[in-house]
Amino acid sequence: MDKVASALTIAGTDPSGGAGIQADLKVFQEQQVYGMSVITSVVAQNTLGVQDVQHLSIDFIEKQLDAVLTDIQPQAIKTGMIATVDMMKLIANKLTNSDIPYVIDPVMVAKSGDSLMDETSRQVIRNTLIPLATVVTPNIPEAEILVGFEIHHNQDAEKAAKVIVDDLGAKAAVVKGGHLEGEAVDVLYDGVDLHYLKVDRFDTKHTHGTGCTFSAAITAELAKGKSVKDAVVIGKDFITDAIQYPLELGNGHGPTNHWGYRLKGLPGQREANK
Ligand SMILES: Nc1ncnc2c1ncn2[C@@H]1O[C@H](COP(=O)(O)OP(=O)(O)OP(=O)(O)O)[C@@H](O)[C@H]1O
Ligand SMILES: Cc1ncc(CO)c(N)n1
Repeated sequence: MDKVASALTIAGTDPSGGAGIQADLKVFQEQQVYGMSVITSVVAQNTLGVQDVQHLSIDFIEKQLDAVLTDIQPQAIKTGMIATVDMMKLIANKLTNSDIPYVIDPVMVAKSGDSLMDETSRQVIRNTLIPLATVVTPNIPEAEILVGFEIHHNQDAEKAAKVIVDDLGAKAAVVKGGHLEGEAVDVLYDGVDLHYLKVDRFDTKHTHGTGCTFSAAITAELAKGKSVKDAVVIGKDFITDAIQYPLELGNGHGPTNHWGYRLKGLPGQREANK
């Protein structure tokens, strides 16, 4: 039997369990991928918002990275909340020349509107980390900052996905339409083709950690050796089910249901199971 697939998330924490490292590890587990984590920032947050943040020192983040990477080799890596330029430089340094698939969720602002990345870093991520990415998964406001123009409809999202790949150097980009009106359409550009991932929008306030959950599911599938397109399609199924079956927790934007797909069948096999 093949050795089990493992994945590493490098991100901030969410003690309320719906986003960040906690969400990523839950998703890896659900996808039967062995999950590992390096914490960049400890965040006091819940479904209502972010109360406070403490960044770990660069030295200590490096120790965590070395502890994992010198022992258990992940088959895919994801970064989420990387709040400072120094953190970005450290991670870029560790991942340059690596051929491990690397998913960047360029987390800048939480659903509550609280900032998770400083202003300078929002500009610097473009040149440090994005060129190393196998897939980048910005939401609309994040994509606007990366590409420098406004996104109002799907054609703008297509253009943004192409700029992220053709000009900024990522291998693929998924510009997520969660913040646009109408259907929840995400645009995937893999350097060759544009693909559209469409689902009907659920009328729900339980969307805390949707981006983390989606990108973690993509990472897990890449760790299993799936192509970018297949990993994104399965990730979209996973997040759709997680939003469709909310847990009704918390007093604000509640978490998604990380085992929602079990209520429908395995991710990627929903059609086959019908
Ligand atoms: N109400 C909804 N119904 C269906 N799909 C949704 C809904 N909201 C978001 N999505 C989907 O969830 C995924 C995550 O998108 P979104 O734009 O919400 O990420 P995000 O803003 O990065 O999330 P967060 O910052 O809270 O982690 C996308 O595939 C998007 O289309
Ligand atoms: C740590 C962390 N990463 C990402 C998000 C975005 O949902 C969040 N709220 N918290």
